[in-house]
Amino acid sequence: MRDTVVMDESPVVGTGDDGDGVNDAALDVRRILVIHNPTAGGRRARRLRAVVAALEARGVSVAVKPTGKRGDAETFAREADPDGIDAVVAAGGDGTINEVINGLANHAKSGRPLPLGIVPMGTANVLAAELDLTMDAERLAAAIAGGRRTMIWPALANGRVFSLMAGAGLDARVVERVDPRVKRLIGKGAYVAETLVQLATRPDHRYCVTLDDAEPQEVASVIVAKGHFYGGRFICAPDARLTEPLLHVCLFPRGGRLNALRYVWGVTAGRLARFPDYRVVTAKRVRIDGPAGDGLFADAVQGDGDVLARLPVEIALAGWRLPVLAG
Ligand SMILES: Nc1ncnc2c1ncn2[C@@H]1O[C@H](COP(=O)(O)OP(=O)(O)OP(=O)(O)O)[C@@H](O)[C@H]1O
Repeated sequence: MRDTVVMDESPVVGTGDDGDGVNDAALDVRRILVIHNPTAGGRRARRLRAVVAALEARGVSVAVKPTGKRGDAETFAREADPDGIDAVVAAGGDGTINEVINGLANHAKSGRPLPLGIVPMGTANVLAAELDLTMDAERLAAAIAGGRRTMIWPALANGRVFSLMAGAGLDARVVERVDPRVKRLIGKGAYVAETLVQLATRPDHRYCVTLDDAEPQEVASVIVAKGHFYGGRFICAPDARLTEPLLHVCLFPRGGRLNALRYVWGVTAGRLARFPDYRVVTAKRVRIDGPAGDGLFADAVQGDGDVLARLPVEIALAGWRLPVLAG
C-alpha cells in the first residue's frame, strides 16, 4: 500500500520574490557559462554545438569550459561570478549536473542565485525528464535564453546536494560498481548488466531507516526521492516533485535475491505501486544506518546516479531553492 501524500505547500514556480533573490519576472539571459563534460553520454558534442549556435543566434554570449576530471564541474560553478554571467549551463549527464548544482549552492544560499540551464548529454538524463526538457537544440536554447525559472528544492545527503534521489542498497551498489567504459559502450544496458551481477553475487544486507522522529525500521533497500522519475523514466515515487519541499521515501522491506528481483521487475514494469509490501512515505528528515566498511561497498549512498556519501547518512532538504531555466 502506498501512503497518500498530502502537500501542505504548493509548488513554487516563480511566485514572487520571497527572500531568496528570485522573482517571477523572466531573467534577461545575455551571458552564460557552459560547463561541459566531454566524456558524458558517448560524447554527444554535436548537440552542444547546436545549442551554442542557437543561443548565439539569439544574441547570447556563450563561454564553454570543458571539464578535465571529476570535480571540475563543481569548482567551475562555485567560482562562477554572478557579476560576469547570468546563468550557468551544465552540459552533461546527471552526475555532471549534480556537481554543478553543488557548486551553485553557495550562490543560492547567499541570496544571489545563479540559475542553472541544462543541455542533457548523459545516459539517463533524469533531471531533464523531470523538467520535461527535450533533446531538441533549438528548444533547449529557447528554454535557457527565455529566462523563465522553475524553482526546485534540492536536498542534502551528509552535506552533499542532490536534486533527484539518493539511495542505499541495491541501486547504490549498482551505481558504485557499474563500469564507466561499459556505460560508454552500451549506455543504460550497463546498469541492467551490473544489476544482474549484483543480484547474483551480493550478500543480503539490511538497512535501518529512521524517518523524522519515528521508530527505526529495517529494509533491504531505500530510495529517497525528490523527483518522481528513476533511472530514466521509471517511476518509484509517483507524487514526488522537484518543485515541492518534501522527501518521498521509497521503502523496499523484504530481503533475499528473489525479492530483490521482484522489486527490480516492479520498477521496470511499472508494477511497484501494486506490491503490498512496497511503501512510499513522506518525510522531512531521513537517517539511514547500515553495513559499514564491509569491503563489499554495501555502505555506498548514491545521489543523482553517482556515489555521493557513505553510511550512516543524514538526508534532509537543503533549505534553499535553485532557479532552473527550463522554459
Ligand atoms: N572530464 C571528465 N573526465 C572524467 N570524469 C568526469 C569529467 N567530467 C565530469 N566527470 C564525472 O563523470 C561522471 C559521469 O558523468 P555524467 O553524469 O555527466 O555522464 P554520464 O555518466 O554519461 O551520464 P549519466 O549520469 O546520465 O549516466 C560525473 O560524476 C562527473 O563527475
